[in-house]
Amino acid sequence: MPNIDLLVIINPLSGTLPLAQREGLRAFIAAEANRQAYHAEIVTTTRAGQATELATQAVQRGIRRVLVMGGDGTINETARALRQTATALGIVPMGSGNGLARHLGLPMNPQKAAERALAGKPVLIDSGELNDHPFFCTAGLGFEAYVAHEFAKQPTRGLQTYIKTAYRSFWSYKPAEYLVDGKETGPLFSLTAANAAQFGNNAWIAPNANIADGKLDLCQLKPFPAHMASVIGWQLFRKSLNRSAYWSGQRMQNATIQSNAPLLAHADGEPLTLAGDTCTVRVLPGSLLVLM
Ligand SMILES: Nc1ncnc2c1ncn2[C@@H]1O[C@H](COP(=O)(O)OP(=O)(O)OP(=O)(O)O)[C@@H](O)[C@H]1O
Repeated sequence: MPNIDLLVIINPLSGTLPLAQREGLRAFIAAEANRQAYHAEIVTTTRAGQATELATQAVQRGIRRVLVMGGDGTINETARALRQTATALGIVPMGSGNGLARHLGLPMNPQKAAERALAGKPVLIDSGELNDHPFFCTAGLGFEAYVAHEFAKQPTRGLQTYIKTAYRSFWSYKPAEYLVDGKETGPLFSLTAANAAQFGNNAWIAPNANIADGKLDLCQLKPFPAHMASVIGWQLFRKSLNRSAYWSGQRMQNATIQSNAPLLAHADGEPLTLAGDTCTVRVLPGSLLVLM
C-alpha cells in the first residue's frame, strides 16, 4: 500500500449544492487526485469538530496536503490544526461566504478550485487569535458578532437567512463602547480584527488588509443613522468602506480590548461568548501554508 499523501475533508452540510452534484464533485476530486499521482484518502465529516481531529492526525501521519470542501467554518476547523506545521491547506469553497477563498482570489467554481489546490504550491499566510480562538478571515465584536449569534439560532443557513437575520438585528442592536489598549473608542457599531480583507461574500470590511504582512487590520465602524445604512452597505461591497467618515483602521500585531457590555464575539463567523469584559487579539505571522 503506498503512503497516503493527500487528505480530503468534506463537510456534507456546507453550502446549498444538491446531493447529486456534491457526489459528482467528490468523484471529480478523487479522479483528479489520481490523475495528479496523489494517494488520497477522502473523509466526509459526521459531526462538528471532526475536521480538526482529522487534520491533526494528517499532520501526525506526515501528510503534506489537506484539501477541504466546505465553508469558512470547516476551513477554520481544519486550518487551526495545520497552523505552524509543514502541512498545507487546499480550499474547495462550498460555504455561503467563502471569505478566505475570495480574499486569496481562488476560483469559486469547486472543480477549478480543486484542480488549482491539487496542482498548487504552498504559500505562507498569517492567521489570528481572539483569546485562544484561531481565525483566518476576521474576528470581531459588535454588530457582526451579534448577527453571528442570532444567525446561529436560525433553523436554516445560507445567504438569504443571513441577510434576513442581519436586517432584523440592525433594529435591535445596541452599540457598545470599548477600550482598545486602554484608549476609549466611544460607541462603536463594530470592531473587527481583519486578517483577510473581507467577511465573505465580498463584504470588504478592511479593504487594504494584507494576509501576509504579519499584521491584522483593526477596523472601527462608528454608529451611523439608519438612512446611511445603504451608503455604508454600498461602500462595504464596493471595497471602499475606508473612504467612509464612520470607518477607521489601524495595523497592529496585538491589542487588548475591554468593553462596557458582555463580550459577544465571533471568529470566522462562528459565535463566541467570552468570559469577563476583556479580550486580546493577536496575529501569528506566516503561520499557515495554503495551496495557491
Ligand atoms: N457532519 C456534520 N454535521 C454537523 N455539523 C458539521 C458536520 N461537519 C461539519 N460541521 C460543522 O458545520 C459548520 C458549518 O460549516 P461550514 O462553515 O463549512 O458551512 P456553511 O455554514 O455552509 O458555510 P459558511 O461558513 O460560509 O456560512 C462547521 O463549523 C462544522 O463544525
